[in-house]
Parts: sequence; structure tokens; C-alpha cells
Amino acid sequence: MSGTAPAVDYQAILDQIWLEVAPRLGEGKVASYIPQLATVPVAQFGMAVYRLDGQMFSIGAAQTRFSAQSVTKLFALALAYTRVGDSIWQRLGKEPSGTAFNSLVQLELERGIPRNPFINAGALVITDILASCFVGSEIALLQFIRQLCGSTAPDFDLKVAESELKTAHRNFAIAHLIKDFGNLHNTVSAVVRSYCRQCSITLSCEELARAAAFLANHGSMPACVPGGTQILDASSAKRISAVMLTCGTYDAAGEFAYRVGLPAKSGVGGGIVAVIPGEAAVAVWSPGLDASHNSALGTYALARLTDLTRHSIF
Ligand SMILES: NC(=O)CC[C@H](N)C(=O)O
Repeated sequence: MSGTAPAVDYQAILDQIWLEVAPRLGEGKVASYIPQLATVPVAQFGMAVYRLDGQMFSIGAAQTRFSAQSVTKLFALALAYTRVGDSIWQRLGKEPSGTAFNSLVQLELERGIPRNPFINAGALVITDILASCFVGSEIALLQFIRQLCGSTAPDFDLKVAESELKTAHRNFAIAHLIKDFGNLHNTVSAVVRSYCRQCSITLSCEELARAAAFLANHGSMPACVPGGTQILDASSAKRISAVMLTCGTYDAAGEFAYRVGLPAKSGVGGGIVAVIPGEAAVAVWSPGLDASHNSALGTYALARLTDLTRHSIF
């Protein structure tokens, strides 16, 4: 994309977005069904663009760590892909669900095969795959994320993990149903515990943008990263980005594609990571969520970014 699009002054555009967002800080509602997340002050915002030449552009609280939650499903999928490749699709689908991320209804009708890896049911199957590949799969995932963002700072937030585990009745129900259909190989308790830890990983926007850069770069960490390696082959990276576009922002993936026009993955902690193929990875965080559980100001900021830069996939 960089070959055809005019050069963009990302910092000036981010500064413009910051001017627009600052008066709106506090919009949306923090997720409260995980008690520990309900304590996060809503009036926060950060955004970072990590260009593939290694330049980082950021505004606001771009270095503040937040609860990545479902954003980690992206890295769990990528890590599973590095281990078992396309065979994951024998155990889950790649179609938008059209239902809430934590819905049980479809799973019963579709005999324990989750619609996609980005709803909770699908993420639990991915967690199960990782648990079969690694001893301490959530630690393997944390190390993978640390490798991708070049920092050992991202970590579990055990308060959040415990808080979620205590109230994870729905995720236990989903896991039991999948297990009943024979699509979970490890114990329900091990998988849900590992999943809650995975979701509790904290990252800043700058770290998250770095971590997703390989997806913008045909599966390889940007050449400017010392020791940067190929994570996935180009075809697999393309496929993961495609699933992000169609399934990455819950039941609002259509609306999100319409407004933003980039493959993205969101989380109920208010983070969203997006990929501008061949150009950059972008991360935004603002804990106030809209009705579809995506960050309200985060979605707005990404829509403005693609409008102002003209860098969307459309
Ligand atoms: N959409 C999300 O970010 C959900 C993640 C959260 N840990 C859950 O399972 O409910």
C-alpha cells in the first residue's frame, strides 16, 4: 500500500484525532461483568501507529498498560497457527457469528464447533489446542506476545484473572458444552483457568501495535527489528487478517468494517488493534465501550485515522 498511497504525516493526523477525542473523554461504559474491570476509570485514551519502517507515532496514554482481554485471542490464534496450521479449522469455523461473543445458543445447534476463533467458544478451543501443544500454555502465549513486541513488560494481571475466573459461569458453560461434543481435549477447568489468565495480559498501545506488526508485514516482524523473524507464512497472515475483518469486532464487524475499513480485533478492556497491510499496525485504547462492546472512542479514532490518511483496505 505504501508504494501507491501518498506519504502520510501520522503524527499530525494523530494530533488532530487527539484534539477531537479529548473533549469526549468518558464516553461509553466500562465492562462491569468482570468486577475488576469495573474499577478502571473511563476517561482515558491512547493511540499508537507503528509503521513498518520502525517509526512509532502516538498520542495520549499510549504507554499505559490496559487489560487486553479478547485482543489476546488474536495472538492465541497466531500461536496456534504456528503449531498446527490450517488443521485448526477442523475444530472451529471462520464465519461471523451474528451473536454475542459469549453466546451459547449457536454452539448447541452447531454441535460444539464454534463459528470462529474470536468468539469466546472459539477462543476456548484455541486455548485447548495450545494446552495440548505447551506445558503452561498461557505462559507460552505471554512469551510469544513479549517476543512480538520486543519487551518483557507485558504480564498477567492476576487480580483481573481471578476476578474473571470467579464469575466465569458462562465461559464454564460454553467449555462444558464443547467438551460434551468432544471438541475439548483438556479438562474444562484447566482450559477456562488458562483462558482467564490469557485474557488478563496487560499491554500498552505502543506494545500492542508492535506486537501486531507482523500481520501488516506478510507474517514477518518488520526488518528494522533486530532478530525479527518470520512468524507465519504470508498466506497464513493474510488469512488471520481476513478473519479479523469479518469476525474481530464481535457482532459489529459489519458496522466496524463500514466505519473503519481495516482488519481489527477488539477487547472488553477497551483496546482495539488494527492492521494496515504493507504499512503499519495501529492500537487504540479507551475503556468506555459502545453497545456492541467495542471501545466507543477507539472506534471513532480508527475511523478518523482511515478517513484522514486514506489508508484503509478499501
Ligand atoms: N470480548 C472480550 O474481551 C471478552 C473477554 C472476557 N475475558 C470474556 O471472556 O468474557
